[in-house]
Amino acid sequence: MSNLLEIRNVTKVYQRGLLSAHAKVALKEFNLILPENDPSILTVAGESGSGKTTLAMLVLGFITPTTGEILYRGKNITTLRGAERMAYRREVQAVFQDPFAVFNPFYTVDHLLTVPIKQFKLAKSGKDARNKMDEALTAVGLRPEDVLGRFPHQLSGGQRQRINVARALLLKPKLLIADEPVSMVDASLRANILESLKNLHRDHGVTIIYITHDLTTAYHVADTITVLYRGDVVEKGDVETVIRNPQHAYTRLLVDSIPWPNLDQKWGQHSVRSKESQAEFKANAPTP
Ligand SMILES: Nc1ncnc2c1ncn2[C@@H]1O[C@H](COP(=O)(O)OP(=O)(O)OP(=O)(O)O)[C@@H](O)[C@H]1O
Repeated sequence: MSNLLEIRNVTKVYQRGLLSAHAKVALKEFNLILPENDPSILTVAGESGSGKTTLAMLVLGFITPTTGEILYRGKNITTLRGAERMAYRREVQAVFQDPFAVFNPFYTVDHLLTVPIKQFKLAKSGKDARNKMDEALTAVGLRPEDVLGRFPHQLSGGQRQRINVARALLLKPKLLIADEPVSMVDASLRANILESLKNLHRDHGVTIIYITHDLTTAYHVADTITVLYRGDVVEKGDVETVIRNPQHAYTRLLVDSIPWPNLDQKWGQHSVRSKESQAEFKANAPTP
């Protein structure tokens, strides 16, 4: 059986202006295999500018690789046509950082959910469409009667983001790209949204690429992790192993920013360790 997603040696260079001196290499020779028969949650972590969103845009087909190729179920995504392209567009969904961005302020939640149902002909009747909306909203912990009929500004940030997850779920995706889905949501609601992503994976077999700069959430959500630094993969592996025993100085720096509760640690010890990691990282960091 072919893999769900295979990224082969993908490099993305953004050209700024006509001169090659202004080229920006956002992602370098990136490789990834996500098998179809073993859905997992992969975290792609890194600081701002490390190439995370570039990776998301490439997988979604919004931009094309400068070199290398991306295969979805064995086929290069740039060559997909007709029914195959439609299936890819339905099966690969995304949830982005800003829960407001995908909402048109003049339309109710019903509209946001009805559009994909119509576009991909997901329901046989109006009643079937309503049942599917109810099912998707309930799956992300929302009560349909609380949110249907409402306008975006009448919902909390957490509700809006869960509606985005419900919208993705409606389409029964095989792959979900979640790009910083909780960074603009109140801390109190983060766990809730991350839980709905985990449920999507567990109950519906959805493979998730979870993009974040925050290793705390990565630790709670993911099975495996890939750490990006200025477009390069500096470390990857099982999330528990990488976070408990980071090998690369940059990963150690990210891990040190996780607020671990440690009852044996005296006040101030953590910051000393952090400073050591920063010094070690700066000494070894490649020049930009
Ligand atoms: N359209 C573009 N044109 C030119 N350069 C770009 C473009 N998009 C991104 N870049 C550059 O490519 C690099 C990687 O950007 P990218 O958005 O992928 O990083 P990121 O890790 O997602 O950052 P953030 O967490 O801030 O969103 C950055 O240096 C960025 O400035």
